[in-house]
Amino acid sequence: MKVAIVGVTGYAGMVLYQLLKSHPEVSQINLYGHDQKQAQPLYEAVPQFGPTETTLLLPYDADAIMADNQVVFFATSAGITNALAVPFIKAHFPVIDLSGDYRLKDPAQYEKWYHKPAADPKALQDAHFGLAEFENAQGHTYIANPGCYATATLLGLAPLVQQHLIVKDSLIVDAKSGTSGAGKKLTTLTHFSQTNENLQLYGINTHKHIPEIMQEVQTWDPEVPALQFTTTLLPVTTGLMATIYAKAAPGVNGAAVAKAFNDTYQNDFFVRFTSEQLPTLKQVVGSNFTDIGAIYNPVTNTILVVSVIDNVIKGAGGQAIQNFNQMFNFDPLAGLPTTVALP
Ligand SMILES: NC(=O)C1=CN([C@@H]2O[C@H](COP(=O)(O)OP(=O)(O)OC[C@H]3O[C@@H](n4cnc5c(N)ncnc54)[C@H](OP(=O)(O)O)[C@@H]3O)[C@@H](O)[C@H]2O)C=CC1
Ligand SMILES: CC(=O)N[C@@H](CCC(=O)OP(=O)(O)O)C(=O)O
Repeated sequence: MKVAIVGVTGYAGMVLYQLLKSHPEVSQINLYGHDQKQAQPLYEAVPQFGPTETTLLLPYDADAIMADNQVVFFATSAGITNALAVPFIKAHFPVIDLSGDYRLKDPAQYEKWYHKPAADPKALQDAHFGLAEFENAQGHTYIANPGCYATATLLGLAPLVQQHLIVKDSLIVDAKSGTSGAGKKLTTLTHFSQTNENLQLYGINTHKHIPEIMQEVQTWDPEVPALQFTTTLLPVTTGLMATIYAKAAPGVNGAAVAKAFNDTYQNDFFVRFTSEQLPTLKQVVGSNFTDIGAIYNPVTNTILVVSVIDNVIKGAGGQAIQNFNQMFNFDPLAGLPTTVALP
């Protein structure tokens, strides 16, 4: 299968390209850049791929993408696909969009949280939210790949919310990400001197993943009213941890929590429940795994859940490939890394 990537020069796009190169069903990857007036050796644009990389970065051309490929992945910044994807939607051409432009069903919500014009309301309704362990992309042509914080948080929340184990207005999420989550663009927050040997909270009560998480949570339990969600920048490049706190519903104990996680994820290869052995970033970074630990504290009647992912793999390119595998009925593990970066 020939696949197209728009945005290979970005962090999510370059990782996605690297993963697709080893996908058994992918015969050719065509790369398109918006800054290119003529074909450019990929190595010049992304030196990490090395001087022997022969692939060319082609000028962006929607017609050429649809003529020469069977699916397109957009690994582009927020606010790009709300317009750029329109010809592909009109042509019902398969799209896997790693940005947030088509995740929120309500255009007013998108404009409130992203501060950008929303995509067409019908296109938003038709888009499939690709949380791979709970949704199936087969039969859909537009996949809105979830964000990294949303992925880690939703996988950590699902058993608790779906099985009504919590006090519904008690959710607190303290999520922390490495700087690669911000992409390659430099900001004062991600400047080395600011990030190194520091911890910085940002987006307090304004993070765009709040509506994304709530939208999916309320499909599981509409009575969950809100969640307190904070994000912190870690002085690491890659890795994301969502630490979740919730009051236990009456009669819930540690055994009930463990059973809920084991039952929920027993058939999901890429989600590993680690019980009371709380996971660390290094046991998932480099892989497509989500590791989740949970501990119930009877003294405070509080459930603690820790969910960790590689933000650019499971949080972006890896989950995009899970959706690709679902769309085309490929082996669910095809093209996905199962080994971590050592030491
Ligand atoms: N980083 C992460 O951990 C995660 C990122 N995402 C999402 O994935 C997307 C990419 O993120 P990330 O790789 O971190 O971001 P980067 O800023 O690193 O890369 C952005 C990419 O978009 C391209 N781009 C920018 N403007 C345009 C345009 N007008 N037309 C076409 N392409 C354009 C850039 O090209 P150029 O190099 O030419 O500027 C670059 O390839 C974002 O929507 C992000 O929110 C989702 C989950 C996790
Ligand atoms: C550290 C950092 O800046 N992280 C990014 C995560 C972006 C992401 O997950 O992508 P989407 O924009 O596609 O949701 C943030 O907090 O916005």
